Formats: sequence, C-alpha cells, structure tokens
Amino acid sequence: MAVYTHIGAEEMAALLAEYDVGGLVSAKGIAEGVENSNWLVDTAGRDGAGARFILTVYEKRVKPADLPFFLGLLDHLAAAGCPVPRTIHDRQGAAFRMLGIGPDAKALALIEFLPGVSLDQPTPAQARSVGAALAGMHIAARSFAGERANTLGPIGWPPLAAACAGHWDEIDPGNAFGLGRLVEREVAAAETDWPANLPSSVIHADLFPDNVLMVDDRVSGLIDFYFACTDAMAYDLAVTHAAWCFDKAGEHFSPAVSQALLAGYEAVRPIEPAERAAMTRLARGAALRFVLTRAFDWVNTPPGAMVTRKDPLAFARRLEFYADPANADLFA
Ligand SMILES: Nc1ncnc2c1ncn2[C@@H]1O[C@H](COP(=O)(O)OP(=O)(O)O)[C@@H](O)[C@H]1O
Ligand SMILES: N[C@@H](CCOP(=O)(O)O)C(=O)O
Repeated sequence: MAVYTHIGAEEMAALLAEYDVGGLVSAKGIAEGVENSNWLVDTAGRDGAGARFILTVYEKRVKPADLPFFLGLLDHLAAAGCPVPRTIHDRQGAAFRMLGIGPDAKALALIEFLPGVSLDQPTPAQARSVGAALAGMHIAARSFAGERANTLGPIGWPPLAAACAGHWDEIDPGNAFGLGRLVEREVAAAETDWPANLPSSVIHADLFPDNVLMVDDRVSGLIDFYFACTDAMAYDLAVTHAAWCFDKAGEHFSPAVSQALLAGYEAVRPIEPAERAAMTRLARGAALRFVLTRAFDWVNTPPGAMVTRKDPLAFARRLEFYADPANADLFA
C-alpha cells in the first residue's frame, strides 16, 4: 500500500482550496506504487462539472530540489503534445507545495489524471505504441531547458555494488546464479567500455509497463518521471526494451514484442548507426542498473516493510540474455 502519509479530510480540503480546481469531493489512497504516496482526488472542478487529479506526496526518494526539473518536464512534454500529465499550479503559480513544517515537511504536487491501465503482458501492437511514444518524448524533451545528471548510470554502479557486497547469497541462495561474480564483471566492464557521445535528451529512464497507461493499443499516459535525467536516448530505449520484451521473471523473451517496440520507436525517430551499434551494450547496462537497485533495495528493506521487494535475478537473467553472443544481432 503506497500511502505512507496521513492527510485528514479537513486538511485535504484546505490543501485543495489552494488550487483553482473546485471543492474536494473525494480522495482515495492508491495502492499501486512504492516510492510516493498517491491519492485519486475528485473535485467539483472549476466549472462545477467535476475534475479528477492525482495528489502525490513525495516521500524519501524524490528530493524537493529536483521537483522543478521533474514537474517542469511534465509541463514541457504535455505542452508539446506528449501523453504526459500536466502539473496543476496553485493559486500563487507554484508547481509544488510543502506539507508540514520543519525537517519533517514533505513536498506535494497535484497532477492531471490520465485515463488508462498498466499492462502486465503487452501485445506487439501495444509495444509498438510504447516505442513511438518514447521516441516522441525524446524529440520533445530535446527543447527542455532543464538538465539533471543520471546518478544511476555507470557512475552510480560501483557504490551500489559495494553496498551489496557480502549480501549476494541472501538474494542468490547457494550462489546458484553466480550473481556476485556477474555484477563484479559487468561493473568493471562498464568502467572501460561504456559508450560515450551518443545523442542525448532528457530520458525517462524507468519506462516499465507500470509507468505506462494504455487504452486498448493506444498510450494514454507516460507517468512516474522521477528518475528522468539527461542521458543517451538509446539507453532509454534499452531500458524500455529490457522492461517490456520479457516476462516478469526474465525467463522468456518475446521477439515479436521486441521487433514491434523497436519499429514503433524508429517510425518516429530513426536510430543512428552509432546508437544501433551500441544497443546490445546499453541493454546489458540497463539490465545491470536494475539488478543493482533491486539488490540494494533487497538488502535494505527491513523485514515486515509494506513494500514487496523486486527480484534482482529477473534482471540478471535479462543481462545474461543480452550478453549471449547468440543474441548479438538483436538490434541489427
Ligand atoms: N497522472 C496519472 N494519471 C492516472 N493515474 C496515475 C497518474 N499518476 C499515477 N497514477 C496511478 O498511481 C500509481 C502510482 O504512481 P507512481 O507515480 O508510479 O508511484 P510510485 O512512484 O510510488 O511508483 C500508478 O500505478 C497509477 O495507477
Ligand atoms: N522500475 C523499477 C523500480 C522503480 O519503481 P517505480 O514504481 O518508481 O517505477 C524496477 O522494476 O526495478
């Protein structure tokens, strides 16, 4: 259940009165998500016809200092016609407000509600739409003025691996997969062979199925931009490929979903030769990124915590798949 902060009915009504959205009608906590507290909020709307929003309270991971970047990006992409929710600004024009005072104060934002559902098992037609939406986002984001370093790129991998050292057999009992050795090998390799100077933009960097809303085969929403950063567009395509083209456990790869995702992307933004040549390497790195962050969360999630830990091995299997010479021409 991802509602970590309690907001009483009176406090919620007072909060919404700071926005020109009409009075509060209802607010329900949203169970999905792990990082922030989210509510589905209905109001009377500016014209009395009703309106719906997502209220997000940023818990630990998202730093208020990054919010002008994240929320400004949403507004930029929405204005460019991407299926991205706008931020609702308060009566003073602020994109976010603080809840509470002092060191425990948390930032919150009111965000446009978008229709659609997140898929578990995308079809090729749906993957094609996702590829096209990602490429459209990359093109639109190139004119966004904000910049943010990717702290979870190769520079962030050695400290994550070091924090997990000594814990690999908690995740990989009996060292059956060889997770520790795999991570050591891949972190070392990235220090010397990580592709540089690929065309960059602001990228989503976490476009998993649970961060895409769909109505039938159409993408109705790209959400959860809280890992967005300035980095290679091809790396974002690699992250999306790793997230969409396998079953959850990473045991089965879908060639049809892969081809459709890449074709959808290229229908909007053709991949440059240097990007194509780097794709398999980037996909290995994308898989490593999620092995490491999942492993870090695995060893740092206290027993009894409300969140379900995500399996690092599901991405270790993807990493092995991308590293297998038999799959070298996946992106050719
Ligand atoms: N703009 C939106 N429109 C509709 N639903 C949304 C929107 N933003 C978030 N949600 C819903 O809230 C859930 C959690 O949001 P998300 O940003 O992914 O949280 P977290 O960062 O905690 O994972 C999503 O799975 C989705 O159901
Ligand atoms: N997509 C990541 C986890 C990030 O969680 P999110 O709910 O903020 O998207 C993973 O699967 O490891």
